[in-house]
Amino acid sequence: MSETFVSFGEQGAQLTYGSYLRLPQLLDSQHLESDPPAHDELLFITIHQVYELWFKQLLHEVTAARDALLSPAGAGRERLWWAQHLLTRVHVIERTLVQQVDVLETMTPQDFLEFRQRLAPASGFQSVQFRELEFLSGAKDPGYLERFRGLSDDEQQRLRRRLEEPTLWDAFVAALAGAGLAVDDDEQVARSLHTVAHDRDSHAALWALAEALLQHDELAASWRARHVVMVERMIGAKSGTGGSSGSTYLRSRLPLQYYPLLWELRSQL
Ligand code: HEM
Ligand SMILES: N[C@@H](CC(=O)c1ccccc1NC=O)C(=O)O
Repeated sequence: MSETFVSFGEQGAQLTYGSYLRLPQLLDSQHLESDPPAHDELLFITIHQVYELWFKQLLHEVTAARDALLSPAGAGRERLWWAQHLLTRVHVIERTLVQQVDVLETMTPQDFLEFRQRLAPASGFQSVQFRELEFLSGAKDPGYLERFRGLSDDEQQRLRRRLEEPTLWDAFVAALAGAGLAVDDDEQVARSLHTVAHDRDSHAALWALAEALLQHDELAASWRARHVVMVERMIGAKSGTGGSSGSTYLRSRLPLQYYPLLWELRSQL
């Protein structure tokens, strides 16, 4: 072994790769419901766990982007730049989430049916982090709080807090106001967006942020579209394990827009 190799990381507490990353817990967290074990259920669990880890990371980044936009001008870091930087990372993760559907689609519907009935009434519908992301991004819908069954107190509280706190959109509007633009109602915000779009030299950072928000919205829509096509490939028109109509429900969510004013702006340019 070379000298540099042995001397590095040998001091202090014996941190190892496995202990740092909590691999014993992580790798002992895949428990199949099927018995005898269905071959593809491990893939199904792994994919969902990877999604939830990325959702956690997205919540971390979007929260920080929002907070940067809400912090007072001149408070340390360049706020608009930092928010934009984090949103660029958010986009890359979101593209990964869309592409990852390909891995699950290597499962055939017959192989999914080997363990599907064991999953009810669980469903992706109950993903708290997914809903937190929607709320935090700007699409608050308190109706989901009632439609959720079996949430723990902690999960309920997390969702409630997301409904109360400012969204990424609120923070963007605050940044418009910070630049002296009028934001008293949607009409004024729309006019201010028009001003930004037509004077990109004066409002470069705000325009870049507006585009970053739109990109985030578009990528969320891509995920919903990709998910529903996969669902139709797997279960056709069957109803969902979560109790919804299945693909009919999922298709009804496709038109969701986080930032309708940014989309409407396109018609006014
Ligand atoms: C075989 C693969 C999958 C099938 C057949 C499937 C099916 C469905 C169905 C039918 C619903 C509607 C709710 C219900 O169950 O009644 C749903 C919702 C949902 N699924 Fe999946 N899903 C699959 C994979 C995934 C994966 C990998 C994720 C990643 C986390 C995911 C996340 C979600 C989310 C977040 C919702 C709620 C969507 C909303 O309310 O807009 N699903 N899924
Ligand atoms: N809702 C799916 C089952 C499913 O995909 C699922 C089940 C439990 C936990 C997460 C899931 N993923 C997305 O809905 C179905 O109806 O087949």
